[in-house]
Amino acid sequence: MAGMSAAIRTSVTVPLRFPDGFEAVARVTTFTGLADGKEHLALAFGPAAETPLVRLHSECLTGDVFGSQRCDCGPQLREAVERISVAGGYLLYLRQEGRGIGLYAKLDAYALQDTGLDTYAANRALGHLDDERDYSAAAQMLTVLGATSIDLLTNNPDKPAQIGRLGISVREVLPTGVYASAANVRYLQAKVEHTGHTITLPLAG
Ligand SMILES: Nc1nc2c(ncn2[C@@H]2O[C@H](COP(=O)(O)OP(=O)(O)OP(=O)(O)O)[C@@H](O)[C@H]2O)c(=O)[nH]1
Ligand SMILES: [Zn+2]
Repeated sequence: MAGMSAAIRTSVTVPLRFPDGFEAVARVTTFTGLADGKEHLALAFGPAAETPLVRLHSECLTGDVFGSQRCDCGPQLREAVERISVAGGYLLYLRQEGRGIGLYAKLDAYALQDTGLDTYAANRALGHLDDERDYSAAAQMLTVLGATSIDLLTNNPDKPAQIGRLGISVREVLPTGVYASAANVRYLQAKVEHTGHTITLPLAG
């Protein structure tokens, strides 16, 4: 990938405890020179691994912090930390709130979804693309960390496709769990129909 070269700014250890009591130790790394100038984080967990397990986690304030049931981000984050702690690897916490459209726009999109639009139609009604995420900074971070051959934890085929084009070799794509509920099943169903997410849902209502 052409462009600025990134470097590590700081690495610091942060012990974590989740609401269910699960504990893990994160080595949190910050960077200089990231392509989009955002404050993305890399959290390393577990043993050193030749092919690290990586999760590209897109920020979701409502799901990650408040436990929103409109999406599956909170449980996916929790799952990723546990699996990476076992396998060894990195969780990249990417500041791509709302698939890159930002928090306020995501909440606008939620309001539109409450009038019947699906998650992608709501983005378009607001003048956005379906998904505005760009993984250039993620590729820079992985390169700086020496993680240029990875296993990737995702159900979204766009993530391995994009990160692969950015020079990171994806050995294996591992699916995450499916956290369907009455509140998010339409959202998850739209992902399956629209972007080919590799998840199997219980009958969508
Ligand atoms: N615009 C928009 N963003 C949403 C909506 N629901 C969740 N998000 C955002 O979508 C992102 C979460 O997507 P991911 O967890 O990476 O999910 P994914 O792209 O399906 O990929 P995997 O989870 O890796 O399979 C976060 O940035 C959320 O804020 C929505 O209805 N509209
Ligand atoms: Zn979410």
